[in-house]
Amino acid sequence: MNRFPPISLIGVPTDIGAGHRGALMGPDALRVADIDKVLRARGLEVADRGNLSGPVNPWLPPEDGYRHLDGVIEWNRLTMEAVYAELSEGRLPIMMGGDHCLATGSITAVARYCREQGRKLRILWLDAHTDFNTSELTPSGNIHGMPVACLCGHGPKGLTELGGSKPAIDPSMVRQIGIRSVDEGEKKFVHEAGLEVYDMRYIDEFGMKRAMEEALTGLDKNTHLHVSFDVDFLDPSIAPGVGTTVQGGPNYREAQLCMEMIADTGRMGSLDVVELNPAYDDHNRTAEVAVDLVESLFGKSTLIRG
Ligand SMILES: NC(=[NH2+])NCCC[C@H](N)C(=O)O
Ligand SMILES: [Mn+2]
Repeated sequence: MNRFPPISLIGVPTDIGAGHRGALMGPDALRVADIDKVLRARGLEVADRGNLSGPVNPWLPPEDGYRHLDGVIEWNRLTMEAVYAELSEGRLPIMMGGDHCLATGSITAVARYCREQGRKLRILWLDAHTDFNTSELTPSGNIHGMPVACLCGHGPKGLTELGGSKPAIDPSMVRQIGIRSVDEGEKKFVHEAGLEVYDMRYIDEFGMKRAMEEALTGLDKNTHLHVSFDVDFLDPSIAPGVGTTVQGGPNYREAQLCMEMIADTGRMGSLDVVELNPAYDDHNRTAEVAVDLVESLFGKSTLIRG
């Protein structure tokens, strides 16, 4: 028996916001790793909606602090519409990226849906990076380093006002876990905004259990939990297939515990799986570990005690 609504897989094959090419192959790598079959085997109803189709990545240098801003906006508009449509039908969207810039569209849709339904929103941002850069702060111009800032209202109009009202979310809705790479100016901005961050130092000192207990406090029956899972959250020893690897991430067991504790809440209503880059992977093992962890988000448990 599962307690999840029917699932819709939405492929968003682009690397338009990234600094390395290849994340556009992410959706198919997840399919090759049987994401649909694994979820169906858990008794879930799964529809694969196929891939969205947006502008090609022109691979140009940044302009005024943004690389490919127009293309990023277009992909996010498409993502927002697709995610919103699935939520409106009472379904649970899994957005298969693609790079993490797409979380702007995905979470803008989730936030709009929650506002309309009078539901509270909690966002778990599982990532090595805070992705809280702006055009002034960014060292790269890559917009996949900016989605949290855009969602909180800091960024170009086309991204901060995607959903009509600005800001899409309040920083108090966000909990970031696994963080270990933050640019200097970005760090200051994260503190000013008051984001709640469980960085790797916190996880080293207090453990994943305590980090997740705290990140999940205050949820109630009316809370929609959105999980934005950047695969670079994981230690590169288990997940080499990403563009921006950072040493010292959660190991397999810590990641499992994180996902199982999310599943235990029964509140997850939408999910992003992003930054999987098959061009950097080894025999699709990163896609496989990502699918394995997604399975845990949907209730696969290593718990054998009663
Ligand atoms: N979603 C990601 N992989 N983000 C990486 C961002 C890296 C760096 N902080 C930048 O802004 O360029
Ligand atoms: Mn990210």
